[in-house]
Amino acid sequence: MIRNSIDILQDFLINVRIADVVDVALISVFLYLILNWLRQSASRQSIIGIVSLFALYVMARFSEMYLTELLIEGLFAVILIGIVVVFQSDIRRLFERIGNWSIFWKNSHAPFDNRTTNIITEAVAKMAENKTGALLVLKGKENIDRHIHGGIPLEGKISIPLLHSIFNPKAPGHDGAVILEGERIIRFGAHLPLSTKLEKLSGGGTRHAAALGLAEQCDALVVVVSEERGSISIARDGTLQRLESVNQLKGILNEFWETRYETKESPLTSWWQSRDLRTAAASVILAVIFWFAFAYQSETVYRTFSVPIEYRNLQSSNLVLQDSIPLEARLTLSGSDQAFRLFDQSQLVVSFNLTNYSRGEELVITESNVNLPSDLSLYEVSPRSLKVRAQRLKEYTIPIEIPTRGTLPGRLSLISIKPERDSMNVFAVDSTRQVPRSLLTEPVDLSSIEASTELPRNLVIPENIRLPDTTSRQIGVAIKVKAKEN
Ligand SMILES: Nc1ncnc2c1ncn2[C@@H]1O[C@H](COP(=O)(O)OP(=O)(O)OP(=O)(O)O)[C@@H](O)[C@H]1O
Repeated sequence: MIRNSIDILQDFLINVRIADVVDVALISVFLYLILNWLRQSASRQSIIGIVSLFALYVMARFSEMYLTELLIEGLFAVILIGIVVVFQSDIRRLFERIGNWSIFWKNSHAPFDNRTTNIITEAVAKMAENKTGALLVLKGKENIDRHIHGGIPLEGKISIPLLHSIFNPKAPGHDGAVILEGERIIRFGAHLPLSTKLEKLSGGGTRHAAALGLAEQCDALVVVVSEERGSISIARDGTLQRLESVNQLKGILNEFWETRYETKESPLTSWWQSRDLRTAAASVILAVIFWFAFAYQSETVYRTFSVPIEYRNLQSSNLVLQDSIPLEARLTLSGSDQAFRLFDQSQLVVSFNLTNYSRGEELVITESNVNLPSDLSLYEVSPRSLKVRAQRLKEYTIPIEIPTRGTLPGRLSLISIKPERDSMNVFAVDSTRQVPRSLLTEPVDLSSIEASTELPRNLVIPENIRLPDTTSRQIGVAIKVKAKEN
């Protein structure tokens, strides 16, 4: 039993590559982001739905419930579009957070101290007592500009009289929300997005809907004082909570500052102590499970493919292949199932460079002739060696001839038709029977000639002839005529 486990462990260590470790690390980071986001996301119900669907898929895959697996795979595109539509704003938020790295780092630009908490709690307590409606937004790590409209910008240090004067019902700016960044009031009279989840408002009206609406879309903390009831509520992470006492508000504010802003501890220590560590551990464990479930494959799998054979550099080596050369070989490859899954068979090709080919030489298919990915190897080939009948071409110089068609108009007589050069060097198989005596151009139509002229004409190249790469297939033809004397 112990021996068996040691064997399995050994097998595992041999099979694991550095790329696999990086694979697991990347997936862990990805899962960490997703889990962190899920924890704060407003759409938990739908998330539970998706996770259940995924769990069902994994279960179906491992218990070989083909129909269920097929159905979920078939609906994958539809599910994906559904997810994007349902979580549009959440996904945008996630990418924004990744973009400004706010998932990992706390906000260091907005200092705070207990004074800020005391000012807020004292001012809020007073306003609750006097039944003065108020809406205070405490910015988190995320940018909230996109969600906030209107209002009046302000650069003021928070104070109790300032808050009271803003929310004074007789003051013109009391409608709307005050936006706080650390200890600074940066805007007042601001308009927040309204929540549509009326069931979460527990009797509150638009002020409470505005608080919840913002908390659904970002990580800000919103404090609401009800004008009607004199109650204090807070909205955060997509929930609205009515508070029992001002002391409770103090605790929540302190916790909010600690999680959102930098404290004296190093970020690593506070991250280590926060519940993010649990999320990180869960991400790594999940990534390892996924890796074992989907990627790890210790068994070797063999697959056979028909692969095209390509003969390169025939031109530069002046070779022609003769009929019945092999154009396809059957290759049996070995590797893990995972490697085959990521492998694009249509790219596979056996390729021979014939630059230094000598006549009669056998071409042997080895791994060096096949563009195999590094995680697959060549196990068997059929045929292993290829007999190619090729002939080297020889250079000949042959004259150029210009055929004509029709006759010149009656008033003209022909003096000469001359190509710009008399002959051309061509390549042909070394056999006099195959080399034409002259190289023809397209015919010149004499009936369309009005005067002496020069026309470009294409050469007509027979199949068994090859022009050197640098030679143009077009040449100029000079036609000289003169008017007939009456
Ligand atoms: N979108 C919004 N953004 C910011 N403030 C808003 C928004 N909508 C309404 N308010 C504020 O809420 C006030 C109206 O509150 P309303 O009585 O309708 O809601 P409520 O939740 O019942 O509040 P209260 O308990 O204080 O009466 C407005 O005068 C305005 O100050």
